[in-house]
Amino acid sequence: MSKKFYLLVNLKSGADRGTFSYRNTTQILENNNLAYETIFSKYPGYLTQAAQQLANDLKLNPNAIIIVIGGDGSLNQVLNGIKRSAYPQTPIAYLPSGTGDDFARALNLQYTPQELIAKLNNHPEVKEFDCGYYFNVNTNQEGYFVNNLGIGFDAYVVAETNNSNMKKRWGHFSYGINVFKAILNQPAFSVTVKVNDKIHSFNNAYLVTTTNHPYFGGGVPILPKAKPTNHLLDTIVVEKPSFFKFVYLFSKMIITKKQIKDPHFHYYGAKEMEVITKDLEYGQLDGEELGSKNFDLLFHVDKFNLLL
Ligand SMILES: Nc1ncnc2c1ncn2[C@@H]1O[C@H](COP(=O)(O)OP(=O)(O)OP(=O)(O)O)[C@@H](O)[C@H]1O
Repeated sequence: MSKKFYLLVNLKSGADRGTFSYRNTTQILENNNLAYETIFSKYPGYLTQAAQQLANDLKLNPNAIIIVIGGDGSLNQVLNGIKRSAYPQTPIAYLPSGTGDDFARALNLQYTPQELIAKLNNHPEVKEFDCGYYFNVNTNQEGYFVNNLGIGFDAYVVAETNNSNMKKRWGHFSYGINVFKAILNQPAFSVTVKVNDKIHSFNNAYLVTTTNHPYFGGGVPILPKAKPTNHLLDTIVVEKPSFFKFVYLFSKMIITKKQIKDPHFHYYGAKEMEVITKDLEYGQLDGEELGSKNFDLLFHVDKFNLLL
């Protein structure tokens, strides 16, 4: 039986990149007489419910191929929809078309739409990757992430970037511009990390991020040694240094792309952990704002199937 492609598309991703990728993809599918159906994201969050329904309808049909066209936020929504379905092992293919595209960067996904379609049509491979799961004890919210869940500095950058029109105008650089705003405005806060039966408390944290791979904020290598295949999550706590020291450490991290070994940086790798903040702080999940909350987060590493 011939294959059918199901495109889950966010035209709002990556300024015009989402639209460009979608047009390109449909052109290739049509030129090759391949059957397809498109589901457009109608509003923020739409792709979660759409992916859940689609996975339930497709029932792991091996001839049905789901492709996400969008950025990290769209991939996150589709992953969460698939995980909520009766078939959480449903594989998803991904055509990165966002602004930051941190997940694609971490996996070094470099194919063109043409190459992706040819591979998926001729010899698709299912590969298992890690993702993170969180449950906020304070709000009963839960979900999965492909990149990271961050509180503090990175969430401030995401909130500023998403709440301005900067992504449209400046694309990838909008994250960089807001880093400087965050350096000036993000206050320190208290955080406790419980991991491997040990409790680590900090009164002067600047960010606490639980990550599946090295990058956040459109390519900032917060933990170069993190891997989305090692069945571990990593939590990084950065204590607030002086302004000049922060600029120095941040620049060093970006230039050397090496793990920062400085007393202000603390790393914890494990299969599960708990992160608790006392005060209201901004959170970000795969580059999408979680709002300002008291977080008591139970994390564990989970997995999903990527079709390549
Ligand atoms: N129909 C829509 N109208 C307005 N916004 C939408 C619509 N559909 C999705 N969105 C929102 O678009 C935003 C951007 O999505 P996405 O993350 O895919 O791209 P990006 O932000 O450009 O890329 P990245 O996350 O990799 O930086 C998300 O917050 C998503 O909820």
